[in-house]
Amino acid sequence: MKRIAVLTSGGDAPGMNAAIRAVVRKAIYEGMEVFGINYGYAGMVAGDIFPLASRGVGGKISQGGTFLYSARFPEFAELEGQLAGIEQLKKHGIEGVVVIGGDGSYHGAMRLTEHGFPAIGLPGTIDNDIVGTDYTIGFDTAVTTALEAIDKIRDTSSSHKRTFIVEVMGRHAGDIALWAGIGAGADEILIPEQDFDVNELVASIKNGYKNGKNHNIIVLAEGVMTGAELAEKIKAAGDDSDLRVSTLGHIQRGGTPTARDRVLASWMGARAVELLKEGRGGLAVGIHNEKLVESPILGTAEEGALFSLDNGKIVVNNPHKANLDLYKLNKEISS
Ligand SMILES: Nc1ncnc2c1ncn2[C@@H]1O[C@H](COP(=O)(O)OP(=O)(O)O)[C@@H](O)[C@H]1O
Ligand SMILES: O=P(O)(O)OC[C@H]1O[C@](O)(COP(=O)(O)O)[C@@H](O)[C@@H]1O
Ligand SMILES: [Mg+2]
Repeated sequence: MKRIAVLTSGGDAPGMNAAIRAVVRKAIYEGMEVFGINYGYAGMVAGDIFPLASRGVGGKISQGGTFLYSARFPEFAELEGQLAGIEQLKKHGIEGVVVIGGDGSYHGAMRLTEHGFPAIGLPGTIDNDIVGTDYTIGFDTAVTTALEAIDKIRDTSSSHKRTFIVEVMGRHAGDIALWAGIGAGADEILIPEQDFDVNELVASIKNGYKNGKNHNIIVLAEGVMTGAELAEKIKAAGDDSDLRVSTLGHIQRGGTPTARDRVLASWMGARAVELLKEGRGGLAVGIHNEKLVESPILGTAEEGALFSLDNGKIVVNNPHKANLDLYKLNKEISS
């Protein structure tokens, strides 16, 4: 391929800029032309497409967010939107596209693949909820941000002998809660992948204080329920501690990416270009056991493909699972 494009889509994630930079620089290094697409699939359909040069990505590696902007654009789930996007790409002479985004964006990349347009998916989301990779770009930074916030909450929590519910992001996945919770020494971690009993939770809070704890930090993944809902349930189940709720929210999405996210993004960005240069599309790049891997975006589970189609409906072959060993670990070391 001689001319490729890159876009970022869905929720932004720290490290997306590093990935774009790597795509641009590697493409130029390989003698290819590279175009940026603003606002994800929305910009693809609108033809918001422009050439990128090496100097255009200078200084971007350390910046959070995405300088190509992002968007949630439900119209791309419709055939009409997908075909309009492909038409724009072809109009600009683009032969392959790098899609940096989360699980939703991967659905879009799957549709491009289905229509025969070469796309490479790079996992860009703080949620770590993508199939085909152990870690996503942005996860490490979000975990670090959440962990630092919980450390601060612990200071004030201990001073007042309070119970805190700290609600973290992750949509339907508990990965941020697990990593930030264990890293910050949380007393309890609640994740959507694991049921919990509110009476046991209240008993454990009471036990903690009885055993000399001067705070109780419950890290709650947003996919379970909101912090306010959990607070109500805990109170109704007999908790009599001084309870506060803190929802960390979008601070988890911003900020300068960690070294890990920058390196992961750079490595994956360059690999995406190598694949397109070889004329290979329809693949998602991931990291598994510290090595880069590629999975077909569309195909059967046996082929290791991320998605298959059932009467035109997208089926996720092996949905992401949070690491439940970490859940067990926290139970063992938090009392
Ligand atoms: N089923 C789908 N088919 C095609 N495109 C989709 C589909 N689901 C999501 N997308 C596209 O991907 C974008 C980002 O998805 P979203 O779930 O919001 O974020 P993320 O990619 O970060 O998970 C959507 O706004 C839409 O443009
Ligand atoms: O920014 P919004 O649109 O309020 O969405 C919030 C959601 O986006 C996230 O921050 C990131 O999710 P995506 O990467 O799938 O977009 C989730 O953790 C959260 O549930
Ligand atoms: Mg998502």
